[in-house]
Amino acid sequence: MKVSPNRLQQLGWRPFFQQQLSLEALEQLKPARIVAQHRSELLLESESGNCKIIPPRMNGEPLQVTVGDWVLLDTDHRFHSLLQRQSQLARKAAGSKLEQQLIAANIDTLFIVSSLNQDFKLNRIERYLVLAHEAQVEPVILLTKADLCESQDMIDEIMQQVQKLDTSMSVLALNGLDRDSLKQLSTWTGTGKTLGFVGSSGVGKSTLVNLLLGDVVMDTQDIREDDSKGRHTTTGRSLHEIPSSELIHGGWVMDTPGMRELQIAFAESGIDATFSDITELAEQCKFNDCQHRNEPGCAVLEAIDRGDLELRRLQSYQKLLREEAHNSASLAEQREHDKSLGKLYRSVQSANRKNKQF
Ligand SMILES: Nc1nc2c(ncn2[C@@H]2O[C@H](COP(=O)(O)OP(=O)(O)OP(=O)(O)O)[C@@H](O)[C@H]2O)c(=O)[nH]1
Ligand SMILES: [Zn+2]
Repeated sequence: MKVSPNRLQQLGWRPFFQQQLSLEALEQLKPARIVAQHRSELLLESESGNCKIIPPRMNGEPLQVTVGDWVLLDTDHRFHSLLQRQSQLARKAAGSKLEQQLIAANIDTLFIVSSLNQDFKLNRIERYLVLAHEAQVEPVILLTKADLCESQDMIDEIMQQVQKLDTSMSVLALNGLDRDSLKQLSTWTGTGKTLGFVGSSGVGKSTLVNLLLGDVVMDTQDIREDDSKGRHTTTGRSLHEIPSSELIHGGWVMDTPGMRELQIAFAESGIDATFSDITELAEQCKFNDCQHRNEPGCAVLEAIDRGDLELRRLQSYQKLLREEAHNSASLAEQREHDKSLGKLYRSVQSANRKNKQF
């Protein structure tokens, strides 16, 4: 007899989370998943339905939580604790802000979307691969707008180029406007599975999300809240449940607005994992600290000369390393700076007072 999954399993509950709880805790506390995040409240789903809580604080500081997180609630539906994440996506906050921003937690698959007909760039896919590897999430490449391509040869050629970035990853070409494409995505859906989408503007992310969600209107789960000027704004990210159909059996889609462009920080291991071909070659370089620019005995440059490695790939690796180092250093500095800011203010105030005395 087939046992139908319970609501917790449908929400993505699994042994990884269960084993963080003692039997006693399991009796007294209730697990709930954050399905939407807003400035002033979090929307949670649990076995017994949904509820709202105010963003939790720990030791007087706001606790960093994000959509997809699992939390424990006490019997009065109050926040008790945050469970350890199986995966977490983070980036440097957009613009010039020096902050690391949590984007989503506990995603199983990150669909990296790129369109076959416009502005196709391997470098951009590599950037998203770094994000996925750093987050410990399986990346899957979706090449959209296959229907607009001139020929199957052209599709095959691009698919091969992408596959060369990592022979073990899945690369699909599809038409987001065709319902049959759901069949291709069904490998990554199913009870409790959580999917995220990233990619540039216009590549077809929303089209695929809508395809998965069927007739469910994206807006329905969004909570509207007043911003400081009294306007209604839809804010934050949210998880949407995929309705089961003959092609798809449940799962969740993370709606991540603002995930079109990203800057990376604190992603060294993600870069290493994405460019493992280069880091493996680098072990053979004559110098331990070889920068692979013009050093003698550089195994990476030799591989390029032999035609085993593309120069484009080395340049993409070096660019991401530079960006990572720059952003991480700035963020680390900012943290130090924040700490000493109080001190600075006090010394400026005291200097001002002294100046006034003259
Ligand atoms: N022919 C064709 N058109 C597509 C396909 N996927 C998306 N489109 C169209 O491309 C346009 C952009 O698609 P969206 O889904 O809005 O792209 P997006 O990635 O969500 O864009 P942003 O919201 O700006 O990030 C829309 O007009 C879609 O109808 C596809 O596979 N084939
Ligand atoms: Zn080298």
